[in-house]
Amino acid sequence: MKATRLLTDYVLSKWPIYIVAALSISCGNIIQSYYPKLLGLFTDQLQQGELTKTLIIDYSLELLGIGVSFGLLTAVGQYLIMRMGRRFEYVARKRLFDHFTTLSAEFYSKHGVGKLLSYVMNDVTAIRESISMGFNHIINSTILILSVVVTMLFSSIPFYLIICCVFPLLFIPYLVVRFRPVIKKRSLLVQESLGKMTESAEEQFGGIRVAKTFAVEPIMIARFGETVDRIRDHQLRLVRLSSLFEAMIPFLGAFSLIVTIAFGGYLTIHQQISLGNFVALTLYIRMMVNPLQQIGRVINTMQRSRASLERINHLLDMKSDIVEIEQAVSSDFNSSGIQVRGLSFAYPGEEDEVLHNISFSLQAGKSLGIVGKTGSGKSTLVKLLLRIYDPPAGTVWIGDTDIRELTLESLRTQIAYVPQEGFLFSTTIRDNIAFFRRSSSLDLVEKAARQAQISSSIALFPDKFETKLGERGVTLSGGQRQRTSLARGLIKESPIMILDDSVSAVDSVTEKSIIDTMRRVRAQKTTIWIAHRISAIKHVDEIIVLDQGRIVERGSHRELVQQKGLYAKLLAIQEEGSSIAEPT
Ligand SMILES: Nc1ncnc2c1ncn2[C@@H]1O[C@H](COP(=O)(O)OP(=O)(O)OP(=O)(O)O)[C@@H](O)[C@H]1O
Repeated sequence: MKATRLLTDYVLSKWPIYIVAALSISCGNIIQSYYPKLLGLFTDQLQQGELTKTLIIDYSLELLGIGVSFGLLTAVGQYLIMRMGRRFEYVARKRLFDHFTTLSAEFYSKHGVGKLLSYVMNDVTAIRESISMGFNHIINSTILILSVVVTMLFSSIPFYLIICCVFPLLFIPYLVVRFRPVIKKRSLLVQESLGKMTESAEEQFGGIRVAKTFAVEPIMIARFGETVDRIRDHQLRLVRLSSLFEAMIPFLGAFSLIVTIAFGGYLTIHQQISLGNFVALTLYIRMMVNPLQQIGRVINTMQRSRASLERINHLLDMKSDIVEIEQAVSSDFNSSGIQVRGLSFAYPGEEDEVLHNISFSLQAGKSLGIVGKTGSGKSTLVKLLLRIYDPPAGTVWIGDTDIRELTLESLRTQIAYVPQEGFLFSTTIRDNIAFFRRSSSLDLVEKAARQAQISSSIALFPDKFETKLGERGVTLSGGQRQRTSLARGLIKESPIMILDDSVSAVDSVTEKSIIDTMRRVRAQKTTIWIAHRISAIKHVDEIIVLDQGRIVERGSHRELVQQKGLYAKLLAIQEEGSSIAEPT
C-alpha cells in the first residue's frame, strides 16, 4: 500500500507557485549579497583618497537599489509562501475530516473525539508553521549563504583565509545529524500528549454535568491536571534539547567571526590583504551568522512538524473496517424480507462472542420485536444489520442478497435507524428532523413530528420548527429529544425501520399513542422494535427473546406469555413494577 504523503503531494500540486516564491526570495538574497563587496570597494577608495561626491552618491544609490530590491523580492516570496501555508492548513483539515467520515464505528470506539481534534488543530498547525516559516527561512538562508560563499570565492580575498574563517561552520551538519532524531522523537511525545490533553478535556467537559451533581470537581481538575503536567514535562525536555541545538549554531558563527577578525586582522596589519578585503570578509562572515541561526531554528521546527506529519500520514493511511466489495450492488428493499442465518459474532479484538448462532427471518411488511435483558446483544444485532460492524459472510441477508454485497448507500438509505440516544445537532429542529434530506418541505417535517408526537411541544417554542437547539439539544428534555430523533427516522419513510429502545424516555400514554400511529403509518413496511419494556413490543407480529446472546424464545406476545419462560417472567416483573408505581 502506498503511504500517504500529505505534504509532498500538496507541495507538488503547487510547485509553480513555490518555484516563483523560491526564485523571488533567491533573487532578493543574491542582490543582497552584493552589499559587502560594495562596502569593501567604498572602503578601499576612501582609504586611497579616490572618493568623490559623485561616487558617494553612486554608492548610496546602489545601496538603496539593493535594499529596495531585496525588500520587494523577499516580500513577494514570503507572501506566496505564507499564503500556500494557510492553504495547506485548509486542504489538510478538509482532507482529515473527509477521511474521518469514512472510518468505521470501531475506529471511533478506540479514538476519542479530543484526540482527533488534536490532529486537526495541533498537528496541522505545526506543519503549516514549519512549511511557511521553514520554506521561507531555508530558501532565504541557503541562497544568502551560497551567494556569500560564491561572492567571497570570486573576490580577491585569499582562498586559504576564506577556508580558515568558514571552517567552524562545517560542524553544523554534524550537529544536525546528531540532534535531529532526538528532537523528532521528543516532538512526537509532545504531540501525543497534546492529543491526550484534548481527549481528556473533551471527556471532562462532556461529563461536567455529572461531575457537578456528584461534587467531584477536584477529581476532574486533578485528572485534567495530569495530562497538562505530562505536556509540560515533554515540552521541557524538548525545549532543553532544541535550545541547546539552536544555541550551538550561533556559537559556531561567533567562533568563525573571531577567526576572521584575528586572522584577517593579522593579515591586514601585515598588508597581505587590503583593508577593503578585511571589511568585506568580516561582513561576509557576519552575514552568514544570521542565516545559519535561522537554519538551526528551521531544522528544529521541521523535526517537530515531521513528527506531526508522520502522525497525520499514519491516520490517513488507516482504512475503514467496513468496505464495499468491488461488485457491490444496490437493491430495492420494498419487497425484501430480512434473514439472519446462524449468526455468531465477537467484537473485533475480543475473544468472547456476544451473539451465538442467531437465526430468524422477517418477511417484508411485517414487524419484529427483540427483547432481552441489558447486555443480551440487542443493539449488537442491529449494528450488524446496518453493517456498522461486519457480520460474517452469509449470515445476514436482505432479500436474496448478503448485506456484505450491498452498497453501503443502498443499505443505509433504506433503513431508518432510531437509536435510544439520538444525537441532535446545534441547528434548528427542522434541520434536525429533515437531517436525511435537508430539502424536505415543512409539511413533511410537520407530518413526521406529528407522528412522533412531538409537534405539540414544538408548537410551544417561540420559533416553532426554526427553534435552534443548543449543543446536543440541551434545550429539549430527554423525552422530547427522543421523539425528535424518532421524527427524523419517520420522515425517511424507509422500507425498513429499526427502533432501538426509541420510546424508552416517554410516558406510557405517549408511548401508546406513538405505537398506534406507527402501526398505522408503517402497516405495509418492515419494522424492528427493540425494547426493554414489553409494552413497547407486544403488538408486533413476532418477538424474539435474547438472553446472553442467544435466542431463547420466539413467538407472538400471546404465545410467549403462554410459554411461561423468560418473556413471561419479564412481563410479570414489569407489570408488578407498574402496579407498585401506580396507586390503586
Ligand atoms: N464496541 C464494543 N466492543 C466490545 N464489546 C461491546 C461493544 N459494544 C457492546 N459490547 C458488548 O456486547 C454485549 C452486548 O451489548 P449490546 O449493547 O448489544 O446489549 P443490549 O442488549 O443492546 O444492551 P442494552 O439493553 O443495555 O442496550 C455487552 O456485553 C457489551 O459489553
